[in-house]
Amino acid sequence: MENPIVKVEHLYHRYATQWAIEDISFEIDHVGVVGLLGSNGAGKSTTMNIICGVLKQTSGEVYINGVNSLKDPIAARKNIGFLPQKPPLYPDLTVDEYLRFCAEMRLVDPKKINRAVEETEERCGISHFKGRLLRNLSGGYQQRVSIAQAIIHDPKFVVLDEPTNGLDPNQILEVRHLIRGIAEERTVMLSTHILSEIQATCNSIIMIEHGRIVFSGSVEEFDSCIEPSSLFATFDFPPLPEEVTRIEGIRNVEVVGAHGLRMWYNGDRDVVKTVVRESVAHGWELTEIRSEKSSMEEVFAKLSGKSK
Ligand SMILES: Nc1ncnc2c1ncn2[C@@H]1O[C@H](COP(=O)(O)OP(=O)(O)OP(=O)(O)O)[C@@H](O)[C@H]1O
Repeated sequence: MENPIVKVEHLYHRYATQWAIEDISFEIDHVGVVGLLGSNGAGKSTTMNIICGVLKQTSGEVYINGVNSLKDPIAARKNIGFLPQKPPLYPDLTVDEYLRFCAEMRLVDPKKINRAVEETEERCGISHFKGRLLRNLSGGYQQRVSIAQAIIHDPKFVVLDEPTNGLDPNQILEVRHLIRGIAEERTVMLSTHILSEIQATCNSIIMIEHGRIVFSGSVEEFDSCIEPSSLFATFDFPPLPEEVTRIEGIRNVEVVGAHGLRMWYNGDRDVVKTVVRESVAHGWELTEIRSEKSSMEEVFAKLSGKSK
């Protein structure tokens, strides 16, 4: 059987006095974008820094394409590209000089460096700026160069720590497009605390809170991982809110417009049937009824333990 692209086993890390991550384990064996989601201080950067070999874990193992990153760091790093939270750019180098330097650092075969630089510039849409000093590029183009350095050695696994941080809305769209392109043939893990970023870019999510994994699955599973607890219904002759709260299981009601009611219920899946029955019995003339899915924000709040 083929090795997973990345396998993390029981990872723990302790800074001076405090555990930053505890018992993080996951495995990724497919191409596409995996979002590492979590509030500020949840442990995302710590996890990424360890995976990429720039921070040594207190305990636990990381395997990149089957290679243990502590036992054989050079072989493991051949398959990792990393964009840390603060991109490692040298403002006095041109794009070409910088990428050539990165290719050398990444041990790209000297005979293949020209080609690697050219192809990466093409991939990241920066060929027309190859002779320009990094200091003279806009934030969006600097970020493209930062992503270019992460893929110059054609790694299987690319880790991007908050890649759209500090960019304007147009630059964000361009960088997301670039990331999706890169992830067509490799696995990209990006960290963010921005939910729209996850929806726009990712295929799956690993969510960390207080240093522990609280969710791992597809974006669709994340969306529906909390049971709906409200119903929305419209009636030709809507009942008064107090008539609805008398229905067993309904704990709260909100009037929406002239004909709509939103009803919160207590975990009773049969509540829809009960509302339909009551409507028929009282002549409210029900015209629509549906359970409401929790929004991504609600799921995030719930999983990060901030839900009331
Ligand atoms: N060098 C350090 N020394 C001590 N504590 C640290 C250090 N770096 C991070 N921490 C703490 O470890 C915890 C996890 O931090 P980390 O930077 O991994 O979180 P994060 O999810 O990446 O947050 P953010 O989104 O704000 O970057 C936080 O409580 C943070 O304050």
